[in-house]
Amino acid sequence: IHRFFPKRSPLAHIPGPPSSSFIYGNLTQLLLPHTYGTFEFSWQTTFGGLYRIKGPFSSDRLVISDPAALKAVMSDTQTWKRSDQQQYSVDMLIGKKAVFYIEGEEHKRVRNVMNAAFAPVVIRGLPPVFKGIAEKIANRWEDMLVSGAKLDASGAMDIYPSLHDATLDAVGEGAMGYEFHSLENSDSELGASHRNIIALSGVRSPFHILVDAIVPYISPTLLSLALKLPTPAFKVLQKNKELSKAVSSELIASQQEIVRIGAEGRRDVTYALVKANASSKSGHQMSDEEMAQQIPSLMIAGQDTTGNTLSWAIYRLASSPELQEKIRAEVIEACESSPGGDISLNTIEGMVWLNAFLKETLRLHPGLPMSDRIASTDAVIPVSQPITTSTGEKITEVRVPKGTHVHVATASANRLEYVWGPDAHEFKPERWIEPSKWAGNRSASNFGPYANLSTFFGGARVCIGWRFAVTELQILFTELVRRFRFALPPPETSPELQVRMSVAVNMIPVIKSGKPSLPVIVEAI
Ligand code: HEM
Repeated sequence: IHRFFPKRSPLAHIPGPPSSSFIYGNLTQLLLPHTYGTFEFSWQTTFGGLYRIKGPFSSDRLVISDPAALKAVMSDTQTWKRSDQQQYSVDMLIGKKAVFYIEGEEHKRVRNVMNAAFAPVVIRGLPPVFKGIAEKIANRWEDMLVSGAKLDASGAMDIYPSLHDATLDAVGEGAMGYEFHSLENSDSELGASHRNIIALSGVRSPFHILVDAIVPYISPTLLSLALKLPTPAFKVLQKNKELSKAVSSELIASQQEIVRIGAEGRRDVTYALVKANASSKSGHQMSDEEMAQQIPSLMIAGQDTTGNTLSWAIYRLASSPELQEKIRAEVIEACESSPGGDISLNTIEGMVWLNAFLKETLRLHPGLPMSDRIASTDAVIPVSQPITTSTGEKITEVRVPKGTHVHVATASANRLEYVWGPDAHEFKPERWIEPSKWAGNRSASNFGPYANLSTFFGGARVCIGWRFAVTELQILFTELVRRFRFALPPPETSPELQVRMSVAVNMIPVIKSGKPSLPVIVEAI
């Protein structure tokens, strides 16, 4: 009872919004707003990069986006753990050896081998895979244009499914060494099962908030019995776990054979993983079971995130005709001066507007806008900007008791006005190009591995696939801009097709009905 209703909260002096409900606290506002960020971004403007909110049953939680706070929490994995419910979901979906699940020395050892598999030299071998995928998207859209797959009189078609099929094929071929053939409409069993998992993770309701709040208080025995109940959702998870285990074990075994006989393998991440593992010192290697659990981890972490980011990039492009022409001009110029019109990765990396545009998309539409961490001991969180407490005291660190639940708000961090400037909420790719006093500020508060963004997080659990994702986005985006022109359906004639930001786990474009969609008028060039 005292854990649910603490007598006096040690965080009571930290400013924050008033609670909107005794049962849910502020969590429906934070996690289930109609448009993502409605409350979160305005709380940040009012209270800064660390504030208190109410969790279920009047408990206190913190929301952090301040760079010093993010660094402290994300680099100390001994103190700051994933929540029980995150761990249970990973175990049910993949297993206890998945990179998301493991901690401490075990995580360090597994990441060491995995980091080698994601080294720049491996990623730089992937452009032909991504170019092949861009070609298949183009073929599909050309067919759709001919068959008239239009949503309404504006002529818009929903390209969200194609972009998601593309990123499933990309993670399949580039990371797993597996061909889903999603873009060719011949889904494998694993592909179909993965779609069911994504659909499951796309549902979030007040009920889920309550379940998450209650899980830490249920005895592990009772919980493991409850998790064996044959509910439809648990059956989907169970089936996916079995399928991905069978496929992954086969993929690992065949790559091990290639490495053993010294044959030249395919240039995917799994091949690099098996090779890196074979050359690791004994005691540092991963077991076959460990390796097999990393394959579905890559599929879960790398598909939906990249698919949504690519969708947001096309959405932003369709919203900004002038920028679209500017980027297209850059792409066409590069194409004309490239042998056979085949633009190399080096050339793409040198395109100023295209890269600024993608960085700005990653800034305002981070695939995973929020995560959670729980203090496993009493801890201190520093902040780079002082906080004025309810008693008028100015503090630069906050003492938190063991068990404190922290929402790591990376979407907010990417919009922090004292880091990005007063126009932080605007989509302005020029901020990456024109000299600005805020550029120095950004690098001073750097936390993430790419462009000072928090999108891939930072610290010990920084996204391992960030280079993979950036390269994939650069290539697919370049090829699509070169071959198609995009426009949005006008709000006056197509009110049902207007897009807003919604979040379940990932940041998703949805239309008025709430369906994940990206209705865009596409014209072949
Ligand atoms: C734009 C696309 C992507 C975004 C925004 C993104 C974002 C993230 C974030 C925020 C985390 C940390 C989550 C946490 O600790 O709570 C993460 C972890 C991870 N990501 Fe990504 N990711 C993307 C693409 C990819 C790709 C393409 C792959 C692999 C092919 C990948 C593999 C992983 C893995 C394995 C982890 C777990 C790392 C660990 O716990 O040590 N991600 N990602």
